[in-house]
Amino acid sequence: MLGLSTRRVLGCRHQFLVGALSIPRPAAAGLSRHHFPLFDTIRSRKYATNSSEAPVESKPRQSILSRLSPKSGNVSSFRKIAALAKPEKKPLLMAVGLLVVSSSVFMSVPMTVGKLIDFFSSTNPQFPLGLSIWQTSSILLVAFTLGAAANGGRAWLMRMAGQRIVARLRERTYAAALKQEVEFVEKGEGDVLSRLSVDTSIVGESVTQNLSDGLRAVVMSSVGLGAMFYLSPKLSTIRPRAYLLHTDLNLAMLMMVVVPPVSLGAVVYGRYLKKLANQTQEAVGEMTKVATESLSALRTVQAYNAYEQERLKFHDRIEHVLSLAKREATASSAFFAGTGWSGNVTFLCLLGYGGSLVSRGEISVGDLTSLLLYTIYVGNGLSMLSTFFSSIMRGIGSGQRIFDLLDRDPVIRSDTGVAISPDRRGLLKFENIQFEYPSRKGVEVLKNFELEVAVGESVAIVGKSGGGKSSIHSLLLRYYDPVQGKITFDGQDIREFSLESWRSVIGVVPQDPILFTGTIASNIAYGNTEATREQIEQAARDANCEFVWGMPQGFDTPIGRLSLSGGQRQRLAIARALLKKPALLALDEATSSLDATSEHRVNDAIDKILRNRNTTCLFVAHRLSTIARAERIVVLEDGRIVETGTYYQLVSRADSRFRALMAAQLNAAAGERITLDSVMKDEVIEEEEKPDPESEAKP
Ligand SMILES: Nc1ncnc2c1ncn2[C@@H]1O[C@H](COP(=O)(O)OP(=O)(O)OP(=O)(O)O)[C@@H](O)[C@H]1O
Repeated sequence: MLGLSTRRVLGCRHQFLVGALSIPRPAAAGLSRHHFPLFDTIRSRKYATNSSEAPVESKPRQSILSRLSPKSGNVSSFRKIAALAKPEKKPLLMAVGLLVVSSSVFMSVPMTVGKLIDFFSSTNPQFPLGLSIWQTSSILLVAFTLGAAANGGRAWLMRMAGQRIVARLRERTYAAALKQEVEFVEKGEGDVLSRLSVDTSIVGESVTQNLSDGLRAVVMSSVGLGAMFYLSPKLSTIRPRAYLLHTDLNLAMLMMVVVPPVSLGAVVYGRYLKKLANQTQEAVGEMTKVATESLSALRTVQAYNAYEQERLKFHDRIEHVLSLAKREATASSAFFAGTGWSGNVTFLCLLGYGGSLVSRGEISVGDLTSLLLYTIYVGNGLSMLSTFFSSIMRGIGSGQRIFDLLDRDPVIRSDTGVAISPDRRGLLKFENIQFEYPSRKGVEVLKNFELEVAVGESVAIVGKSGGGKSSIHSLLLRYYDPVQGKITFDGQDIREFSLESWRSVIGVVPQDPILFTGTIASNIAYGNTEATREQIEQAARDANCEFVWGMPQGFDTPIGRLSLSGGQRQRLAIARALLKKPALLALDEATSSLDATSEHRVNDAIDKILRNRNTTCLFVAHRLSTIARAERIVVLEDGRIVETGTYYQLVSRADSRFRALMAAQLNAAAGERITLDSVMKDEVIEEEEKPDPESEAKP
């Protein structure tokens, strides 16, 4: 086993070589890094300094002991990362086997070069075993070909194993993100995205590429050092043993000068790099969030000519990422310049000393060449090990971020509770609900909210904007749970039902329905993959989606997120909800005004639902024409129900809050004082008498 300090010292020698020779990157020369192990260090070092692709989470500084403790995050994260490689055991073991083959060939190169130099410089050249030059060349050629093939195989196996790990990790991370409560993901969307894309790649690289490089570094260092020791005794045949000791002592002394600062530097640098990489990853997450937000709202950005504003916002985040990259670049250049310099000096001393031995005829040129080449190899290997250390630290940082998400229990759990039968019907009851948003603690949105909705009943919730109407739907769908009180369905607390089965009995029509890239049919059948075309068409018919039949490709028409009108989107959303044959329908009426035709078609669709006595309907309504259709209206004010009754009961009371609310809305919309009675009468009558403009297209 090699002494750690010895390895580190030799590692510095290699640093110098790389710095001194200014070797170009293999990729730039169109060559694979696997053909040129010396280049590996350069590349991995560059990779290690590429902060823009690094991980998150600033953890408080830990002592080395605590870092090694089994309880520490690093160790457990490392174990989890290693566990990821388990399914890839077979290819990874094969890769290790190939690594042994390629390294054996590769490590024989210095010895061969030395022998060849001695052979060509001798007066009576003799190949071992009496082989001819052609036979020797053929053997070498076969060996190099085998080595190259093994190296290629190793690289392929490692890369593919890494990619499979990344793919699995991404799937698991994505699934974990989808199961979190909406607030967690909505607040940190960019962060989830960067965990999905960048962190998973870094972890994948850590368990495969970095591990492969690390193994290779161990082989290079240990075999190289072994070869150096093998070559050293030969020197004693030229000089007495005391001289050999003297040689070794000088070598050891040289090492001792360089080892302590370099070792310390490697540890400090590795830890600093991990901390910086974590910060960088957080900054990249912020940057992604800004970009995602503005790109998904491109229409608004363009409508308000806010390119500059958005560009500047993004610029600020980029600057932050850049400043972290600068700190990382400074640290890595200082570290590698320092180790490179000390390595160069050490190597030059060795060369000078060995050269003087050659000039005195005490060792052969071939042996010195082999010795120096092995020194380079060992240095290269040790340098790779220090890069491996910092890369692993980065992998651990990224792993922590991913495992934080994978291990996170959503506040609202999806794996508990009993399944509710889709045919179950019963009273829906909100009992003394108290609610505030977790992100806005202390601001009560609902206070002592009490409401009962009978089976098949339709209730419209009305109230001022921001009064908490949509929050009632959020609680019903269990995006959030109340702070106090409970919602029961058929006498059972809805928290006792499994989340998935509970949501499957609710049809939702949000204010601004979201369509997904796909066809009209796939959008109606969203979340309901088993629906037949007949069922989809029936749901579309019930939701007054006649426009679909008028489209050239009908239900197979491809649509994007916003490629339909507001009214069409709303009707498609109604069809989507109806397809579920829900026990409960939560409809949030669009606040944006639809044109008269669309409004009529939407209301007509809602009417059909309300007539269905099998579906309980709780809808948030704004327009009189919709509100009037409900069997009961509840008026919400300051998070409480202040009034309840049928439409006619409420409008017939001169001092009703409902009348005041509607009058205020109408006056605000019309910009003048008008009488509520006339408008309400007109609106409802108008609705009932309005001809059906799309009925001709109706199938
Ligand atoms: N995710 C959220 N986090 C924090 N506060 C929120 C969140 N969503 C809504 N709120 C706040 O809760 C209150 C009630 O909002 P809610 O959307 O339920 O009102 P609303 O009556 O449906 O309004 P509108 O009629 O305008 O749609 C508002 O003050 C709103 O700012």
